[in-house]
Amino acid sequence: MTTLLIDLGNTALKWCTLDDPQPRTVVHRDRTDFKEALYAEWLALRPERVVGSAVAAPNLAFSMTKFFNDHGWVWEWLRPQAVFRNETLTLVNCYDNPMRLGADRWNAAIGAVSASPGRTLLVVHMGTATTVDTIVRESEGSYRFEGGRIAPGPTLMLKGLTDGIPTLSNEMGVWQPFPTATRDAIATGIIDAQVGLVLRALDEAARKDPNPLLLLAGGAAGFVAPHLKGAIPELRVHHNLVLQGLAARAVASGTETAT
Ligand SMILES: Nc1ncnc2c1ncn2[C@@H]1O[C@H](COP(=O)(O)OP(=O)(O)OP(=O)(O)O)[C@@H](O)[C@H]1O
Ligand SMILES: CC(C)(CO)[C@@H](O)C(=O)NCCC(=O)O
Repeated sequence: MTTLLIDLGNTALKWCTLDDPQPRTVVHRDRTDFKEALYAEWLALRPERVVGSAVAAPNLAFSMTKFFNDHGWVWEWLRPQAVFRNETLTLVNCYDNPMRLGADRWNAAIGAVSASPGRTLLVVHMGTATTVDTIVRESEGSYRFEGGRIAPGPTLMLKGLTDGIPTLSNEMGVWQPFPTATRDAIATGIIDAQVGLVLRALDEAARKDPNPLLLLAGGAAGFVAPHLKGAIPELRVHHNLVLQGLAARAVASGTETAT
């Protein structure tokens, strides 16, 4: 049986199947012309089940759900949970209201612990938004999603700056220790803001566990990673954590604790 996994993010839609985890990406923002080709690809796979995570584009999610119904595919948009449990791990969601946590952050947390077990993790997703989430390892196989930070991603920071101050040029330059041109001043400000956000969270995580591992993902990860590497030697760029989390949940269905 083919299971289709779908990560519907703010900018991009990523998908794969349970048997073939190689992800395909479609940038959906401001576009609708991709649907026909995408649906044709999915039809060719003849999935019987669809497991997704959606935080954006409700109209697109609705249209996809209708498409799944039309073809009799069983579908689930997986929401956050109070606890995820499978054969090897238990992850507790410490959000005040666990259901208010973004589905992408929760599914990525499950993907992160599945991919890098045995460690306290700082999971950083630099996409439209930057999120920095701490997952503490409590004991063998037992983890807590302790909470995290949400900030604009680099592109949104640039947009916020130039929307608010139209006289500024919206060019991104390069990082400089002492920027002497506007575009470099903006690039340096944005990169340092992203780096600072991660380092602050890492400091706090290190109070809970002295040796956290940083996992970095998202479309803007490559833009910031070189500036984090000096400060954080143990940094792994690890994309598609949401899809990995969906795979873990799809496999665990029936045994996981859905609360
Ligand atoms: N080289 C780059 N430098 C800076 N930003 C980039 C770069 N490449 C992509 N981005 C930004 O990354 C974002 C897309 O990230 P991603 O592919 O993680 O999308 P996503 O999965 O939809 O994530 P999100 O749900 O946060 O949007 C866009 O805002 C895009 O402008
Ligand atoms: C923060 C974003 C936008 C990141 O994609 C998403 O996870 C979301 O809409 N979250 C809901 C709010 C929260 O996680 O607290």
